[in-house]
Amino acid sequence: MTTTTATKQYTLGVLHGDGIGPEIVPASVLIADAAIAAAGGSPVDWVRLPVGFEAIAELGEATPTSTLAALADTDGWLLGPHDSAAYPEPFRSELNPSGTIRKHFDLYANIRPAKAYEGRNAVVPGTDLVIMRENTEGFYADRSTYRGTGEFMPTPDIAIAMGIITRQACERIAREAFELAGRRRRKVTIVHKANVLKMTTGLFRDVCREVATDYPDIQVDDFHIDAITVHLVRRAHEFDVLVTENMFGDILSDLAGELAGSLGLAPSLNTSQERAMAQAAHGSAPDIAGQDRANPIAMILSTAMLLDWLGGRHEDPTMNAAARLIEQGVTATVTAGTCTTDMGGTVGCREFAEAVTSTITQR
Ligand SMILES: NC(=O)C1=CN([C@@H]2O[C@H](COP(=O)(O)OP(=O)(O)OC[C@H]3O[C@@H](n4cnc5c(N)ncnc54)[C@H](O)[C@@H]3O)[C@@H](O)[C@H]2O)C=CC1
Ligand SMILES: CC(C)CC(=O)C(=O)O
Repeated sequence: MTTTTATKQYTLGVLHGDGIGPEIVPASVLIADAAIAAAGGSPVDWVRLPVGFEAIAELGEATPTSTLAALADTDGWLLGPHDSAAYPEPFRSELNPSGTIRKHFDLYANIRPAKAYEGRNAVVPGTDLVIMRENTEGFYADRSTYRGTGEFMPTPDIAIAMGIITRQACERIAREAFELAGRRRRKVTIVHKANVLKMTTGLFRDVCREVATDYPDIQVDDFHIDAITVHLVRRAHEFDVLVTENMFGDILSDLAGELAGSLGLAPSLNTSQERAMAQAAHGSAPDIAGQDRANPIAMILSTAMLLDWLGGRHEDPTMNAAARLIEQGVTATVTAGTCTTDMGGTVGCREFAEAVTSTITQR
């Protein structure tokens, strides 16, 4: 008698975004389909939802209320980058799609790995680290739960930005960092600027240090944000997990991606305990949009992070296996010498994605 085990049927949102988004997001969906099939999972029910320029044209909102409502009914989603700096007013002055979605779903942890591929363009070969970025407050206070305390101009000649750091937000991001380090090389580096921003980033450092006492087997150190840039450029390969507030994490993760070989290979996952959103760490790259020159690795690996997260949340090893297949497919493709021009290769986005897909399907 043949028995078949039904695997969970997932519904995942697909938001292309702007610029290179419509190139890298569909490529990631195709690769995810191939990997899930190869791992024996049920086909995903993908739900296309508008955001960015597309949504402004169709619905008059950069992040439509209908998109937010539909996302709430999914198991997770892929968000492409948005070119919000180029939106017409009033959309440019509003909170951008990433900020709106992160805030709406309280996606407080932005997990941003940077991993170099052997022999491929890395500024610091051997880099294999993760920036754990607090995603809801700090100096991007427009996203915090404390509404109306972001930036403001009391007169046309004075602009003021407020930073907010709360014990609760520091504690939950610190725990994410220490838990992750426990599954990696057991080292956490706290990044702050407590010599100048004494109360805000001082609180961040101190709460992370307090949380560290619950993880005695994990090595901890801390650096000022300016100093850590120097250490990363010289010796990124020595770091494991770096935990920091929102804006420092945003900046440091671009640096770390480029040190690993290219900003185009830097993935990220935005999570809470209940939800997860795959999103490349980079922006919409308007300078190369529509030219088939984008490196899709960041979006592909972000998608793998989402599948891995789903596997953990639903105790579904097929999704973890699919995530591993995607990672292996990307590594095999890159180490075989196939990569986009930002990594010193010659292929376009489409050809790279096809190469990864055939590596997965032909194994
Ligand atoms: N999460 C998001 O959606 C983000 C959106 N943005 C938005 O993106 C737009 C452009 O911002 P920029 O400051 O120029 O940053 P960017 O990250 O879009 O581009 C910086 C540089 O990296 C290159 N690059 C980025 N991703 C690449 C990829 N996958 N493959 C190859 N090269 C890649 C670009 O060509 C450019 O030279 C702005 O409207 C900005 O607000 C910026 C950062 C994050
Ligand atoms: C969404 C961007 C405009 C800002 C950014 O880089 C980010 O918050 O990830």
